[in-house]
Amino acid sequence: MAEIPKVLSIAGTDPTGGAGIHADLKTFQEVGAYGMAVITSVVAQNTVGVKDVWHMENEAILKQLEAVLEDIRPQAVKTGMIALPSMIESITDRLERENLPIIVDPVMVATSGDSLMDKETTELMINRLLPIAEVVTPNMEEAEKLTGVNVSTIKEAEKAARLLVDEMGAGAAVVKGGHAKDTAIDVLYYKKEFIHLTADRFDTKHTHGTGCTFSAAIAANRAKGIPVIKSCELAKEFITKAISHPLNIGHGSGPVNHWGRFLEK
Ligand SMILES: Nc1ncnc2c1ncn2[C@@H]1O[C@H](COP(=O)(O)OP(=O)(O)OP(=O)(O)O)[C@@H](O)[C@H]1O
Ligand SMILES: Cc1ncc(COP(=O)(O)O)c(N)n1
Repeated sequence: MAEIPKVLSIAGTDPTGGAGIHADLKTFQEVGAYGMAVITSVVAQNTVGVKDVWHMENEAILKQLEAVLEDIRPQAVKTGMIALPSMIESITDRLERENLPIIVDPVMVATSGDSLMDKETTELMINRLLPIAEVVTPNMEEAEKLTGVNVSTIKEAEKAARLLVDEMGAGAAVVKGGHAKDTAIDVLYYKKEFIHLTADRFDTKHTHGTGCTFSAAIAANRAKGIPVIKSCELAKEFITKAISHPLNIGHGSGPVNHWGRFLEK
C-alpha cells in the first residue's frame, strides 16, 4: 500500500475553528493528507478579535514535537503562529535535525488587526527560520516587515519575494496579494522565476484564516509529493474556492469554507 501522506502543523489555536491549528487540520483533511498538530500558544480569539493569549513553555512545545517525530514522521511541516523568540530558537533547533520540507507562514497580525508577534521575534524569524524554509508565505504587510521593501504593487511584491529567496535564504517565497485593492494576485518566486498565482478577488469580509489555509494546503500538497510550483498553484485554487463559498458565520470577519471546492459555483 502507498504511504499515507502525513503533515504536521506547529501553530496557535483558534477556538472558533477558522484560523490557526484548526484551519490547518481542516485543510490537511480536505487536501488528502493525515493531519497532526503541535500547539505553540492557546489564543482566546473569535471572528471579531483576540481577547487573550497563553504561550506554551518551550519544554511543552518540544515534548509535543518529539512525541510526533518519534512515532509518526510527517513528509512536510507547516509553521504558523510562533510568538516568542525562544520558541523560534527551540523549534528551529529541532527542525534543523530533520530533512523535511518546511512551509513557513510568518503570522504577525490576525485579520482582526491584532498583533500575534513582537519585533524581536521577527528578527529571529529572519535569522533562524527563513533559511530552513522551503516556502515562506508572507502577506504584503509581513513581506514589508521581513524585507524592509514597501509592498503595494506587483513589482514591489516581486522585489520582496526575490529578496526573501536570493538574499535571505528561503527556498521559495509567495508574497500574497489578498490585501490588494482590485486583484488577488500572489507572487511566487522559485528557482529564479516569477509565477503569478491569479484569481478573482471576492468582495467579502469573511477572510479569517485565509493565510493559514493557503499555507496549510501548500504543506499538504508537498506531503503528497507534489512539486513546489504545482503545490502553490493547487493551494491557490483551494483557497479561492474556500473564499468563494462563504459560510456567513460569526459577528466579525468569518471563516472560509474549507469544503468549498466540492460546491458548485
Ligand atoms: N477577497 C479575496 N478574494 C480572493 N482571494 C483572496 C481574498 N483575500 C485573500 N485572498 C487570497 O487568500 C490567500 C491568503 O492571502 P492573504 O493576503 O489574505 O493572507 P493573510 O493576510 O496571511 O491572511 P488573513 O487575511 O486571513 O490575515 C491568498 O491566496 C490571497 O490572494
Ligand atoms: C492562532 C492563529 N494563527 C494565525 C492567525 C492568523 O490568521 P489569518 O490566516 O486570518 O491571518 C490567527 N488569527 N490565529
